[in-house]
Amino acid sequence: MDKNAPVAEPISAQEARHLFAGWKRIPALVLAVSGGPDSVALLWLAARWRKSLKNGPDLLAVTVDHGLRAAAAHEARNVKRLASSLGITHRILSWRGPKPKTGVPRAARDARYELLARAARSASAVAIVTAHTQDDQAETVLMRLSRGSGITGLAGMAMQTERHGVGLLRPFLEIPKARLVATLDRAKVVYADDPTNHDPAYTRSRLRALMPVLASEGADARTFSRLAMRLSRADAALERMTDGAERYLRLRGGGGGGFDISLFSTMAEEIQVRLLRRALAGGMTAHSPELGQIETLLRALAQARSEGRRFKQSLAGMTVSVEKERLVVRPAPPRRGVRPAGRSSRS
Ligand SMILES: Nc1ncnc2c1ncn2[C@@H]1O[C@H](COP(=O)(O)OP(=O)(O)OP(=O)(O)O)[C@@H](O)[C@H]1O
Repeated sequence: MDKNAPVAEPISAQEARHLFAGWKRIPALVLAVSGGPDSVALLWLAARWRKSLKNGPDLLAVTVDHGLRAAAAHEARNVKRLASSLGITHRILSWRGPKPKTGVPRAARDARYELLARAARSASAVAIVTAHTQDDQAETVLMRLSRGSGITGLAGMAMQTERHGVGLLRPFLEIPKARLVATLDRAKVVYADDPTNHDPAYTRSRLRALMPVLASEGADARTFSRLAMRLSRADAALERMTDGAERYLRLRGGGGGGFDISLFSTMAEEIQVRLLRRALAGGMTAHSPELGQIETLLRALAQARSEGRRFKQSLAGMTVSVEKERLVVRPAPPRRGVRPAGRSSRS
């Protein structure tokens, strides 16, 4: 721990009122509480806030036991005890069934959101609240940076989004984790420490360990989180421009499928990438392509056109071709013996 780091201030009741202000008229919410400091602070702060109101949402705390660590069941029971002392209903849900050999964190996360969304629906809750912090946002950006993500990925996590048809709220996205820990310490509330958070077998843990070094050079969690906010703003602007470009291409396209290739080629490259990504996603047949694959395809397309050659390539279960001066994207014919793949989420 950096001895020169400023002392973290606990979250005051007034600040919590501000953070949760948008929830007042929501009938019911699910709080996702793992038992770690961030989400225990969410539980404690939300309970205190709710108690201060005459009318407000019904809060249901949910802990998912992934069945991956022996201590998890005990930690879940501790959350239940805390929730009950705070007057909040709590449910423990288990991830059953076979676990994959690789990609466990991702599979666990998918299963967790599925279970949380199901709990939300059965409680008539319109949204799930998680306790993602500014530090989580920084790690997400760093992780995506190391994977070569573009603007959309580097925009990080959104404060408000949707998963499995249920809202997902992240009120602490601009709050440093240290402030949530300070809140619990002042309130003398105990929390669990998940050892997998420090396990170097996981990419996220290894990148997390780099954060203090980066911070000493000025690239701290706040810097990464500000970058995410700025890129999220740029991403939203580019999506609006892509909407406009799509409308323009359809209007000027003279009917029929696909885009007029000459008009498409005059668009800025970033807009071409987004148009193509949308067209590929529209097929619903395969996994989403990576940004680099779309860029490579567009380069090949430009090359073929400059050389006056025909163009036809497959990507993510779709065929992209130029036919009668139109760029056409359609599902690729199934390869023999290969069943169409399910779609996975975009990174
Ligand atoms: N076992 C769990 N049960 C309930 N909620 C959980 C559980 N694990 C994580 N969460 C919720 O998700 C938040 C983020 O947790 P964590 O950073 O460990 O997950 P992640 O997998 O990195 O998140 P994300 O799914 O968005 O990438 C927690 O603050 C908490 O609100």
